[in-house]
Amino acid sequence: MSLENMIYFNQVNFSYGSHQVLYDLSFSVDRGEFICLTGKSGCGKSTLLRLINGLLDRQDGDIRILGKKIGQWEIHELRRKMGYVLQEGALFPHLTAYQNMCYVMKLNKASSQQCENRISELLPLVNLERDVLNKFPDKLSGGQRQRVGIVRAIAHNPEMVLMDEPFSALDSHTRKSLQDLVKNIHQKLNTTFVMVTHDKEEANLLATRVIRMAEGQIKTLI
Ligand SMILES: Nc1ncnc2c1ncn2[C@@H]1O[C@H](COP(=O)(O)OP(=O)(O)OP(=O)(O)O)[C@@H](O)[C@H]1O
Repeated sequence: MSLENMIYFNQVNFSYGSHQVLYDLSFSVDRGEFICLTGKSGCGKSTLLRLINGLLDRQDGDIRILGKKIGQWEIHELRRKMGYVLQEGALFPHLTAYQNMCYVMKLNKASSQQCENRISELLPLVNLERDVLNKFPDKLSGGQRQRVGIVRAIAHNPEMVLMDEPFSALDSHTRKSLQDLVKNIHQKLNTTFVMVTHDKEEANLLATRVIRMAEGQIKTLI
């Protein structure tokens, strides 16, 4: 492990009140890796993701993101270096597909022209037609919503993309095509991915490294 890792955890403990969830957890992620985090329900996978993006405060141990101690990051700055894909896309319902896609780019002060160019570049990568752009999320299929969510996560060129069970609500055909799509995006953009999944096949297909968690610790690195 080195302090230059994209993500570095050293002997991290975390509890919700009196319920300890992570025990002395140490691991690191290098640039360009695709990590799949697996493990039984309740073992602490989502908690780990929330510690990476600063949504939760560690109570003990050392966490560094992009080489900088987590406590030294301005939290909004840290989050804008990341992209997120959650179950069902978790799109903003009051924004169109296009506005959702540009959301973080706008926060990063991109111009309208830069947004337009970037979205035009990414649409073919996620197999979306332009006619979805003006639709609101409730008028999109589950697969389309997740494709919009993926564009939103990568449009601002994040340092890393965090995904929490992104495909679990999709039918198997749509799930398969989105897995292929994410694999292709990882290879093309060489972005670092950390994805929580229950699905071992999915983990083996996508990951450059599978991490299995149990009882709040890392048990196996494959
Ligand atoms: N906000 C919270 N307050 C209190 N306890 C929580 C909270 N969030 C999670 N927990 C508990 O912490 C433990 C780990 O939860 P976490 O969501 O990290 O697990 P997980 O491995 O992601 O589970 P799943 O696969 O079911 O999503 C569980 O026992 C859960 O009940």
